[in-house]
Amino acid sequence: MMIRRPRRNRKSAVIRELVEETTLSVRDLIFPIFLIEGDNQAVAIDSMPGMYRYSPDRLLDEIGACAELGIRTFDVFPSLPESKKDRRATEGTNPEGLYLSTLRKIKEHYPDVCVMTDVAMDPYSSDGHDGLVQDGKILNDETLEILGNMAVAQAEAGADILGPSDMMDGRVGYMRQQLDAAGFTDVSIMSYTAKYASAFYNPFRDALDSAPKFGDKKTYQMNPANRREALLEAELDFEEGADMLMVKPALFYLDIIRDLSEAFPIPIAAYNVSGEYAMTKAAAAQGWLDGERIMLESLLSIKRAGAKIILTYFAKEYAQGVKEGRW
Ligand SMILES: NCc1[nH]cc(CCC(=O)O)c1CC(=O)O
Ligand SMILES: [Mg+2]
Repeated sequence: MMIRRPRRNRKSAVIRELVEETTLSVRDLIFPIFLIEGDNQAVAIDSMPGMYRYSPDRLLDEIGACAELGIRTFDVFPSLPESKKDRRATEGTNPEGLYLSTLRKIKEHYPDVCVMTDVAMDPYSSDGHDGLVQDGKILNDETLEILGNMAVAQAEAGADILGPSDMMDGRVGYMRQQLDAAGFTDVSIMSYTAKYASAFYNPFRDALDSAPKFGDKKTYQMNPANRREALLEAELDFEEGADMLMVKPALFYLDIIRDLSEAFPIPIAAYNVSGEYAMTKAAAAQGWLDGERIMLESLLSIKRAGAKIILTYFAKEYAQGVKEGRW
């Protein structure tokens, strides 16, 4: 005789939902969104079906539409023409430039929207790297100063959460110190703590035209082979004052998400990156996979692994389905 029959807890939809261990909510999601210069522009990103680069006016419309669906946090990434790029990423601190002026507009139009920013040199760097390049090398400590200035400029423009995505050593502590000295003790840092040198970022680099002009990012982003090293990165970011720790990419790094969520008492975020989105959309377009079900299973799995927050290009599609009562 069988005493334990796990199937009893699966016998109806009501019971299945009653015993469900993980639930996903629109509140958990951050929507990454791409910005370009111009007026009335929404330029499709070929490798990310359904995603666009918006001019400032259209970006505001899009944020408004997403906010109606309950999305409350947006991570804004700028795409700049080559003519605005230089070695030192000067445009990153230009208060009248595309990025900072648009951040101010977002906060003006939607004071309740939570704005996350990207702190890294690559969108503004003529070398396409996240750090300052000299003789083919990425300089760490010289980059910190640039990132610190960028962080303060973004805080001045109204950013709520700063997302250093560069993987330089010591940048969380450096930024925290610069922010506090400038009076921005309230501005949060979500650190890209364990950011791997992944092949899954290519569609994003297409979207921003930000691929490195030489070499790769392996001297600063982590080796996908390493798990314990993520704990070291997390310990440093925690000690340096990060408010939230991020793992990136998400789906192939669920073990890392789990490790960090067990070891650190601050919220863990995961970035469900462009390639993960592209892969799902491509298979769905072929009719090989059910794209919606893959989306739901992916997001749920990331949460089950221990992420409280998910940055995902699926945010709007997911929120739309919730609104329509489809899931
Ligand atoms: N600072 C660069 C940055 N910030 C976010 C992403 C990738 C996001 C995605 O693929 O969705 C990247 C790409 C990179 O490191 O080259
Ligand atoms: Mg680090």
